[in-house]
Amino acid sequence: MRISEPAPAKVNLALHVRGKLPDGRHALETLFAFCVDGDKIEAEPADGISLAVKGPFSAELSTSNNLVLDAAQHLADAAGIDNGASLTLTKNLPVASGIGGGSADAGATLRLLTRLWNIDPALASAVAPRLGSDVPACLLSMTARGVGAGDRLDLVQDPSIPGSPILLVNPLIALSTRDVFARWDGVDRGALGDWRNGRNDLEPPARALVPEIGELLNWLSSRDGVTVARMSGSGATCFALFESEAARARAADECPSNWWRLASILR
Ligand SMILES: C[C@](O)(CO)[C@H](O)COP(=O)(O)OP(=O)(O)OC[C@H]1O[C@@H](n2ccc(N)nc2=O)[C@H](O)[C@@H]1O
Ligand SMILES: Nc1ncnc2c1ncn2[C@@H]1O[C@H](COP(=O)(O)OP(=O)(O)OP(=O)(O)O)[C@@H](O)[C@H]1O
Repeated sequence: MRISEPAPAKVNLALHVRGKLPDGRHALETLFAFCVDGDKIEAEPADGISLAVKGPFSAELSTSNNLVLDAAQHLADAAGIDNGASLTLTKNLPVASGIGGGSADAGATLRLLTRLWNIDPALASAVAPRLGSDVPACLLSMTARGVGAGDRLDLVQDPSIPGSPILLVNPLIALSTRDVFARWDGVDRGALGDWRNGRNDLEPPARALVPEIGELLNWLSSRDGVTVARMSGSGATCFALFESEAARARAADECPSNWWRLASILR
């Protein structure tokens, strides 16, 4: 029996950095949303836990040091079982790109193995924060407001979000989340109210490391029919939301060929 789970791309519709936490991470206020597209994880029962990676970005990932394997091992340990799984990751999202690829894969692995091993879903929720700050949000993969390190979540019902046409673009330059946070200037610019009027406070430090982000944002904001254009997470992926799928399709057609792009819809 082979079962499969989508690992939706994560978008931070707004991300405000409010200060430092006692553990050295940063205090955030962010609105997480998810695309209908992303990576995919499949699993079959097996004796040990193993991983194969395929797809357009598979060459950039190791099969031994992978968040999918960490998620599987942490879940088996939490459940106190020695069940195995033969896992396959289809890597469609660029690595280290601010759209939660590794976190989305870890969240999807937790959902998938909860089904395969028929264990209590509360175990996945308990394990998620240990795998990364974005993993609890990716485990839910539903629109949510995150505070603390981004791992304390409240679901958000905003009827304007699901179904929104979105275009993601990336200059294919990997950016380390740790390096971007380390360059944040320490200034709290205020709370997250209406996300449409919000910001991504990691954009200036990310731009200092990858100046192409400025080009992506200028290009996205000057497309017809754009309602919001912003960077996601720690970058370098930027996104634009559009009034219509037709406007989004026109922008996707015009996208420079040296950028990665994903034309999608918010869940
Ligand atoms: C930028 C975001 O993607 C926004 O959703 C997340 O905050 C990052 O989440 P993530 O990739 O799951 O990050 P983690 O794997 O937990 O942490 C990577 C590194 O980012 C920094 N980090 C992460 C989250 C946070 N609230 N403050 C931080 O300072 C820390 O240096 C940490 O060592
Ligand atoms: N399954 C995986 N997919 C992507 N990266 C992984 C995976 N497993 C481990 N990694 C490692 O995690 C690092 C961060 O990659 P990831 O794609 O999760 O970053 P990101 O999209 O910037 O995430 P975020 O938006 O949560 O900051 C990479 O450098 C990579 O080596």
